[in-house]
Amino acid sequence: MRFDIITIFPELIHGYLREGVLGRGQAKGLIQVHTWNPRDFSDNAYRRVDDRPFGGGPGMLMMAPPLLAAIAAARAANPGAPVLYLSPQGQRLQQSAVQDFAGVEGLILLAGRYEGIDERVLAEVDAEWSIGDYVLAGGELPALVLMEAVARQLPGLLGHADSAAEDSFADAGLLDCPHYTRPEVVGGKKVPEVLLSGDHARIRRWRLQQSLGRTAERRPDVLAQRVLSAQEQQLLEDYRRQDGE
Ligand SMILES: Nc1nonc1C(=O)N[C@@H]1CC[C@H](O)C1
Repeated sequence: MRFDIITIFPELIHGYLREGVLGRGQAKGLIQVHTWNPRDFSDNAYRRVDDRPFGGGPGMLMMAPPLLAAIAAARAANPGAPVLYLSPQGQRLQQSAVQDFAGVEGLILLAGRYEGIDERVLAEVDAEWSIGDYVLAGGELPALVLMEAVARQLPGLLGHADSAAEDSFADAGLLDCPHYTRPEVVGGKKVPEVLLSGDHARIRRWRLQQSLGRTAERRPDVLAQRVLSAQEQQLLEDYRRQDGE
C-alpha cells in the first residue's frame, strides 16, 4: 500500500518511519511512503507557502498554488488514491473507517500547518478527517496516526506478537480486556487465576466478559452499537452482579 503525504516537514514523517511497525512495514515492502513538500512547488524565490488571511485574523494560512501542485504530483505518482485532508473540521476517524482504508491501494494525506489552508484547495480533496476535537500545530501527527492505524490492518505487517486481531474495537467495537504477564505477583496483586488455568474456552469467555463489562462501564455509547448474543448478555449480567452493580 502506498501513502503519499503532503507536508512542509517531511522529516517529521520519515523520522517516525525509522522505528517500529511502520519502519518494519517499509523494510518488508508492505508499505511505501513518499512525501511531497509544497515548498518545492512554490513559485517564489523564498519558497513561500503561507500568507496572511484575507479579511484579517490571527496567524497565517497555507497558500493554494503550492498545495494544489503538490496534490497533482502525488496524484500522478499514486493514481486513484483518494486525497484526505486532516483537519478538526473533518469527520471523526474511527476503526471502521480505518478498516475501509486498509482495503484501498493507496492514500494521499494532506497535512496542514499554520491556521489551516486556503479553502479553494478543498476542490481537490476527496474527504476531510479529524483524529479528535482538539487543535494541533500541524497535520503531520494526524497523518501518522491514520497511516499507522491503517498499516496495522495490512496482512503481514504486525508479527503475531502484536496481532491486530485482538485490538480494542477490532471485533465490532468492544474495548480490550485486561492483560497480564510475568511476574505473577506485582505489589501483592496476583494474576487472575483463570488465566493460569490452561482452560482456553474458560479464558476466552472471561476475556469476552471483561471486554463487555469494560465497554459497558467506560463506553456505553460503543456498546449501544452492538447487538449482544444471548451468551454475551448473560456474561454481562454476571459481570455486573460480581461487580455489585
Ligand atoms: N485534530 C485534528 N485532526 O486532524 N488534524 C487536526 C488538527 O488539529 N490540525 C491542525 C489544525 C491547524 C493546523 O494547521 C493543523
